[in-house]
Amino acid sequence: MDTEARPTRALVLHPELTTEGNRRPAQPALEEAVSLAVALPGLEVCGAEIVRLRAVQPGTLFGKGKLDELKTMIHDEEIDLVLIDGSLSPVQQRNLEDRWKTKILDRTGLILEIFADRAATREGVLQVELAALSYQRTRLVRAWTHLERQRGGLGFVGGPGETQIEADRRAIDEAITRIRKQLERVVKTRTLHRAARAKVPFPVVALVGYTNAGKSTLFNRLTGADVMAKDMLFATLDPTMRGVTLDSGQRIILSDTVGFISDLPTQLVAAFRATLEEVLEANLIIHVRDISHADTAGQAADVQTIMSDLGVDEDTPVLELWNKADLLRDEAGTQLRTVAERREDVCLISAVNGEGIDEAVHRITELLGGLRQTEVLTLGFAEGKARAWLFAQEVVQDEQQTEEGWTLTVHWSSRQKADFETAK
Ligand SMILES: Nc1nc2c(ncn2[C@@H]2O[C@H](COP(=O)(O)OP(=O)(O)OP(=O)(O)O)[C@@H](O)[C@H]2O)c(=O)[nH]1
Ligand SMILES: [Mg+2]
Repeated sequence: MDTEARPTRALVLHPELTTEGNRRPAQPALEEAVSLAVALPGLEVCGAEIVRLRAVQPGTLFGKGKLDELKTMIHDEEIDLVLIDGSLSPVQQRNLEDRWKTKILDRTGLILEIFADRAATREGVLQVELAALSYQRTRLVRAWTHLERQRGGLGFVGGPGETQIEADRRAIDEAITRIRKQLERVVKTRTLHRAARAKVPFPVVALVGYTNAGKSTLFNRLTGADVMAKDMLFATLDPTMRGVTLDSGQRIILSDTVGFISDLPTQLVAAFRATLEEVLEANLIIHVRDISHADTAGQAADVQTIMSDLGVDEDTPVLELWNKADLLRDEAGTQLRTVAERREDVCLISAVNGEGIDEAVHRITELLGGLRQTEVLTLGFAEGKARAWLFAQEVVQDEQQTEEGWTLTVHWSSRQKADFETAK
């Protein structure tokens, strides 16, 4: 066997604090952590385990007994990398690396690695770099005592160690400033493109959802495009937008974006804000959910949290598409179908076999038809009937009389606009 081409042997550990009310069920969380590991090229997952903890050991996370037990396993299985599905302090990371003689990555570190691997556009690369630097910077700060000791200082303020950290921190800050500037330039160009697009009077519909929910598959089905849709976490990183005429005749600009995940590193959310501007400014948000997933409710809650962190306008209408209906077992399927039928803001679909798509398109069209926009109309004196119609609909915000008639500012829905065309 060619030892050089040997993949990195990884062990995935999901620490579960038994004292905490379980925020996320452990089994699907562990499965997700394994999927994250698999999403990084060159890794072979050789083991995955839920580690129940009664308390967190500040220095090592795990207690003595567990540490030794895992050490034996790591040695026997020839593990090169241990992925800890949680956050580690720099001190914990260092101690575990020393004790187990392996590389350690925590959840944020792993997600950053995946993003770094996926980034394809200039903007994507810069955003990931920015996030990684911000992450490193916080670790430098927190690693203070540890680095101090390593460099032989005594931990007094102003000691040699601190000077070194100050220097490291300054170097990171300079790099952050440099990348921010580059990013601003890239974003400015894109904003110009978007401004050009804004002149196109089609509403923007943004697909959002947990990673692997099926956003790209749906995007491809609706647009006939061929963006990568794969059973792999974070298959999509860079946003894609495409103009499309839905089967209902409604024209929209559809955007596919990066998927969300629980405990998404804050540095990444911040760095990707620009990319996600399409979502922030969308006329309609489609929340794609994998309804067959064991923790679908938890995933939906995480998506909502991230959306409000990003500052998505609460007035933006949201349509939930419960995807992967084809994977539901009979009773579960019947039950969910009943719930979906009762709820106006939900459609049950399968992006793979097309079930429910017509209904979803119908709902999208209806929702967009109900959206209001402001327009200025000019009416001649002969059009008094049309003017009266507008007032009766209570859509007039402002009116000015001119020599030929009236100039009216109206705030109305596309449906009212269409009715007006027939009524006048
Ligand atoms: N059975 C089934 N599988 C689906 C359906 N929709 C998507 N998938 C599968 O789910 C996996 C993920 O699909 P993607 O479209 O890449 O998901 P995504 O939401 O774009 O994921 P990210 O880009 O990683 O955020 C792929 O293997 C798809 O084939 C569906 O309706 N039914
Ligand atoms: Mg995708």
